[in-house]
Amino acid sequence: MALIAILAGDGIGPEVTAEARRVLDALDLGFDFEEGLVGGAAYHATGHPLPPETLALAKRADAILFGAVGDPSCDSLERSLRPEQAILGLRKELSLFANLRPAKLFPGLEDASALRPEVASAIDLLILRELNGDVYFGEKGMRTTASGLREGYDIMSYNEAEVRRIAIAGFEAARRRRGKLCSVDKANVLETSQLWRDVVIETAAQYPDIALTHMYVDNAAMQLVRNPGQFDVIVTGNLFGDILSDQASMCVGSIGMLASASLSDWRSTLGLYEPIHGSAPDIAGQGKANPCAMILSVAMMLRHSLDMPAPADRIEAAVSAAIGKGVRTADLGGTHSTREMGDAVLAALA
Ligand SMILES: NC(=O)C1=CN([C@@H]2O[C@H](COP(=O)(O)OP(=O)(O)OC[C@H]3O[C@@H](n4cnc5c(N)ncnc54)[C@H](O)[C@@H]3O)[C@@H](O)[C@H]2O)C=CC1
Ligand SMILES: CC(C)CC(=O)C(=O)O
Ligand SMILES: [Mg+2]
Repeated sequence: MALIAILAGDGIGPEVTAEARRVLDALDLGFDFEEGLVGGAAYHATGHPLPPETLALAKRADAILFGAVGDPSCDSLERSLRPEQAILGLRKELSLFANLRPAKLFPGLEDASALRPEVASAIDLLILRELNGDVYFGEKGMRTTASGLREGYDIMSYNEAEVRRIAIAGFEAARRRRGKLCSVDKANVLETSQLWRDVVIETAAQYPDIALTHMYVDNAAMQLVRNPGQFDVIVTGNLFGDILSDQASMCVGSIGMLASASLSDWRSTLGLYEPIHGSAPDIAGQGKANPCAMILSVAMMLRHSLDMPAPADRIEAAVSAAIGKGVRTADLGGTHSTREMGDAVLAALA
């Protein structure tokens, strides 16, 4: 029987995870579930945001459902103890380097998009974000300059093996979609990006069927709102992918709609599934959070880790039906609560 690790975390993490769990319970697919402490909740209970028991649970699970971490009361802790280190640690420890963040407009959400309806409705893209390298994992610190000024630094780097494996994942993803791959970098300024671009071009030799283009990240941010329909798969680094995917979420209505899968290989079955948003402390505990991103993450989990495409399709259809009926949390311009949105998805599943 497959084991699902449930790591709900902080803020709205437990609220949206509860709705995802209700969907899984309704589907009754015969999984074992085990919950683990993570993030600020784990720090407050155990003194560490990623306790060894949680890491061990994640390693022995078949898939991990992750809510969100982040707790303002932890913001002045030394960095290694902050909640965010838990998700960074899980991604690194499990070698989850390929982060799939699909963005597509659900019919009915045209008005929620920050873009004009005819621009928004053309969106069907996948941001493939590298997750194990870049400036997030480089040497960092605070030092004092010769003139006595405080200086913070974070080293940005990628080696060619790291770029090659995410490039391969990008080409493979494009092959399974519409055959277009856009590699986003800042090669006009950064050596890290120059290597990225060189290795993506080298890798392209094995994928003559894929139409490869390159775009600087500043232009990509602009093109995402000017003409997002031009994109199929975007492959990019950790930092650029983090930023561009939050932006893409508003192009399709809300950050509360975007799910993600973090995989260790494009063929691997182990995965961590989480909404792209964080713990949203500004709305936590108020029943306002949109649970759709978390529920759609369950669908990604069933498809990628558990080889269950049929219930995955059912979940996506149920979310679409709930949206189609006009059920909307506040981020989508409505007044329904987290629970009511979950209820609507459950009703559409039945
Ligand atoms: N993977 C993770 O666990 C992530 C954790 N974080 C952490 O979360 C904390 C808050 O970070 P923020 O920058 O505020 O990003 P955030 O994604 O938590 O929130 C940004 C804005 O979007 C809204 N929002 C987010 N998810 C929503 C949902 N499901 N429904 C309705 N509205 C939603 C929030 O209310 C807020 O106004 C920080 O501690 C940050 O480090 C941020 C991003 C990812
Ligand atoms: C909390 C950060 C480490 C990551 C983030 O913003 C994200 O994964 O989207
Ligand atoms: Mg982010």
